[in-house]
This record gives sequence, C-alpha cells and structure tokens, in this order.
Amino acid sequence: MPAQQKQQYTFEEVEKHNKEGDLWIVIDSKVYDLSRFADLHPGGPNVLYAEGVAGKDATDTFFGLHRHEVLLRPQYARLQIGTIQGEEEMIKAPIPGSLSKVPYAEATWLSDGYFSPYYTDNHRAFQQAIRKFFEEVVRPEAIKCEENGKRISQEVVDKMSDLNIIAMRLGPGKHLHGRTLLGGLVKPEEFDYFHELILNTEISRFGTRGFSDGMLSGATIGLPPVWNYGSPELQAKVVPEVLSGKKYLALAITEAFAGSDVSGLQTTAVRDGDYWIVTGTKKWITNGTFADYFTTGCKTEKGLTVILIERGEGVSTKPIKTSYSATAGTAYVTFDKVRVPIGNTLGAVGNGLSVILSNFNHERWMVTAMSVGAQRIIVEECLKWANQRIVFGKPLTSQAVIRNKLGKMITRIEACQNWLEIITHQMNNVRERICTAHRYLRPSRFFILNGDLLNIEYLIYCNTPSQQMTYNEMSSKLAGQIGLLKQFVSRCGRETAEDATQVFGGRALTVTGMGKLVENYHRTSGFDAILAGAEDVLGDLGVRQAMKRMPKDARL
Ligand code: HEM
Repeated sequence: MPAQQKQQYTFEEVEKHNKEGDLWIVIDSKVYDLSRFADLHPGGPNVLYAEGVAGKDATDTFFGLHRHEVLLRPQYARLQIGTIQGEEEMIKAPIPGSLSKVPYAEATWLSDGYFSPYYTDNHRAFQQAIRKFFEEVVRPEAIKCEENGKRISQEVVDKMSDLNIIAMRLGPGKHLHGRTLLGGLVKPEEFDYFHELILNTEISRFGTRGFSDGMLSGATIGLPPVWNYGSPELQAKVVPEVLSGKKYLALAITEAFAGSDVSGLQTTAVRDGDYWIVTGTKKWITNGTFADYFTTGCKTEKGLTVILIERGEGVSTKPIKTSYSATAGTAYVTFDKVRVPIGNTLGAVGNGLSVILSNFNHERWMVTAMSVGAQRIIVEECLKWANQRIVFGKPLTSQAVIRNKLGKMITRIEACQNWLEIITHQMNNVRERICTAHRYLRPSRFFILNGDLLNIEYLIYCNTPSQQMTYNEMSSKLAGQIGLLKQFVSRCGRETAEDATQVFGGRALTVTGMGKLVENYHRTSGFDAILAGAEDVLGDLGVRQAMKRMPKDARL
C-alpha cells in the first residue's frame, strides 16, 4: 500500500504498543508492527523490547545497526502499518540511476557545481543510463551470484547484449560499427575511452568484486587478440558469437609455472599438418569454468604463439577456490593433446609476446578503472558511517583519528581518479593529430565571437570525434604510465581497505550487515594488485620504460 494511503498514528498511540505480543516501533516516521516478527528478528527479540525502542521512535538506534536496504526488502517493508501524523520520511530510497549527494561519493565531473574538460553531455547521458540499467537489472543478479557462486545468468547476459554492453566493454573500435549502443544513446563512431571508463567504474559499484570479473571480463581481455590478429574467417565466426553473449571466451595466459614472466610459459603447441597439438595447463583463468573459447599463450618451435582453442576433446576445466566468489569462474584449465586448426593462430607464429603485451595495457587500464570505481564506493560508505555512527554520545567524525583516515581516503581516490582521467585522455587522442592541428592554425582563420578570439580550424578540430589510440600505440606510448598508474591505484585501494576496516570495526569482518561492502573490498582489493600483472612488476616496468626514453645527453 502506498505510504499516503496508510493509517496515520500519533506517537501517543504508538507508545501503547510496547510489550511482547503487542509491539510497535517508529523508524523514520513509519510505524512498524513487530509483534509477530520479534521472535524472527535476526538480532533477537529482546533488543526490540528495550526501553527507548518498544513503542518509541527508534530511528537512530535502527540506523546504527542496519543498512537502509533492510527496510526496502519486501518481507520487512510489509511490517509497516502506517505513518506518524504530520511527520515526513527523511531517508529516501535511492532512485535507480541517481547520483549520490555525499561529498566525494562521485567523481568531480559528476558532482553538483563542478566541471571537467574531459566529459561531454553525451558522456553524462551515457553514465546516467548505464547506472540505471546496472542498478535495476545487474545489481540484483550481482548480489545473488556473489552469494551462491553461480555464473551470471543467460537472461542477464542477453539483456546486456541487447544494449551491446559486452561489445562496449571492449572499448572503441570497428567491432562497434553498425551496432546500436545503449538503445542508440551513443553513436558507435563517437564511443570513446571515456565511455568505456564510465562503464568500468559503474560495473564495480555493487561491492561484489567476484561478480565484476564474472560479468564476462574474460571476453573483454581475451577477444581483442582475435580481432586484432585473427584471420577474417575466424573473426567472422567468433566475434559475433561472443559479443552477442551466445558463447563465452577467456584469456588463458598464466600458468602455475609463469605469471607476470609470460616468456616462461610451458604449454606447448606442436605442428602436425594443418593442426596444432596443444598440451599443458593454465591457472587463474577468469571465466574459465564456463568459457567456450580460450585465447591461449603457447610455446612453439619458433617461440611464443597465441592460439584460440575451442572447448572440445582434450580440454577440461575445474574451478579454483579463491578468496573471492566462484561467480568469477576462476579455473584451472588442462589441454591434453588438443587438436586446433592452424587457422586459429592469432598473429604470426613466434610473435605471441607482442600479441600478449599489446593486449595487456588495455587490460591493466580496465582493471585500474574498475578498482577506482570500487574504491570510491568505500569512501562513500566510510563517510556515511562515520557520520551516522554515534560513539560516546557523538558521531564518529568527532574523533580526529577518524577524520584523518577519511582525509587520506579522499586524497587517494581523487589522486587515482585524476591520473586515470589524464591517461584516458591520452588514449582518446593520437598525439600527431593534435600537433598537426596546432601547427597549421593560420592567423587568417581567427575571428572574434562574443568577445573571444577563436580559430576556425581549432574549432573544427575540437568538434571532430577524437581519434583513439590502437592497442599498439598504447603499447609504445603508455605501457609505462599505465603500469605505474595500476601500481598506484591498487596500493591506494589496499590502504583504503585497511583504513575502512578500522572505521567500521567488527562490522567490516562480517559478510552481511552494515559493513558488508567494506568486508568484500578488504577481502578482494588485493586482486587488483595481482590481476593483469603484479603491482611491483608494473612499477618496475614503468621505470624501465622511462629509462628507455631518457635523452642521451641528459646531465645534471
Ligand atoms: C522494522 C524493524 C526491523 C527489521 C526489519 C530488522 C531486521 C534485521 C535484520 C535483517 C538483521 C540482520 C542484519 C542485517 O541484515 O542488517 C537485524 C539485526 C539486528 N537488529 Fe534489527 N530489525 C529491525 C529493528 C530493530 C531495532 C529497532 C533494533 C533495536 C535495537 C534492532 C536491533 C538489531 C540488532 C542488535 C541486530 C544485530 C546486528 C548485528 O549483528 O550487527 N533491530 N535486524
């Protein structure tokens, strides 16, 4: 029944119902009849009969112990029998797609009254639509799968592919051409790395880290080598199957024998006429338990080669138990003399290292973007909790030590976001193009509009859809920066996870209840420091890349 049609009561009336078998309480102007629920209450019945709770307004006590979402669950919402006369609810249910008003809960560009040079109106519309879709369709699935460890349902995959979300997760490029993106909201040729950045940060807002990877991240990192290096026939078959969500694909590089040191891989592919015979094992393969295809790094006579292997005879997968949910489908994969057509070779034989390395940068950037999205939610959780939690009669925020932790969290998330955005801006623009535009600005083309000196060529340039970097360009220009960025973001993430755990105390140690997002983040933020390249290795890569670019004549 809508609130306005519910019975209205006064506090005096509610107060009469204050004992076992006849128990009413008020939470945020709503009257709940807990007479029969008391014995079923997960916190036990006695706490509900306490003085100051039974027959009283227990709003502050309630929000000190429960998340708002408890009241929205249908089985509890129906305990409401009315409202208090003349009072209005203060704590509103979030509207799907809406932005948080909590300071720093949103990136600056999404905060009221602030601006950014990077985002257009189209990015804003895209962010709003994608958040709404995720909150309405994907979040309930994420929570369910994170708990039961099952893979994302075909029904939700189909809904995502109807909007071409699987294709958009792979970033800008020719695979988007001819597709209707998000019901036509963004034109394929205008989809850029900032759209993709938005997609990645929004995906990680549910506090369900295992599910974020289970949401077909395998295809995001494993399909690009197929369209960048596969034969036209292979692309024509595999790309549509995967982007429509009808088949699943995983990237199978790491082994128990080799992780960041991919050159040490031991899975072998031996030529036998028109086939490769592949033998070996792969470990930590995201989405591997349910993948139909594996983009696989193999050792061949001529060096490392990447081969697309279809699940079939000789391919077996078993789940690996990790510290995050089995919904990610993390697998141990065994190839036992698997016959694979030579046509499934991705790139030249022996050129596997550059196929793998050129792919890594986009993957690392994606992991970083998801990490930033997840980190920001934790900052919001901590700000809300520290504000609402009362200790020694005062909010937690009255403690300087807590404010200090909040300050560090905010600093870290803002630093991560800003570095991520400037790198994304580089990915969106090929350098030569900018130089060309500026070099040819001719004085004769300047004019004055509304008091501003403008140049016609510059305006044309600025309003032309930007030209994104290819994976190879990313590899040569940004590998070091992305490596350092990823190292920085994952370190910040783990420091924030530690601080958040201190702010939430014991609540951060339970999988359900007030601190559940902090618990998940504390348990899983370490994944960001490992997936797509270990943190320390990436930091070192960044410095080695910088050393390569040192001018020969650089002296103090
Ligand atoms: C409509 C009223 C209420 C409902 C539907 C409700 C529901 C729940 C649920 C589902 C939990 C499990 C933890 C969670 O999911 O957050 C819980 C725990 C608890 N509840 Fe309630 N509750 C209500 C009112 C109250 C009130 C008024 C108190 C006041 C003392 C209270 C005290 C507790 C306590 C102490 C716990 C255990 C918390 C913990 O383990 O951290 N509940 N309640």
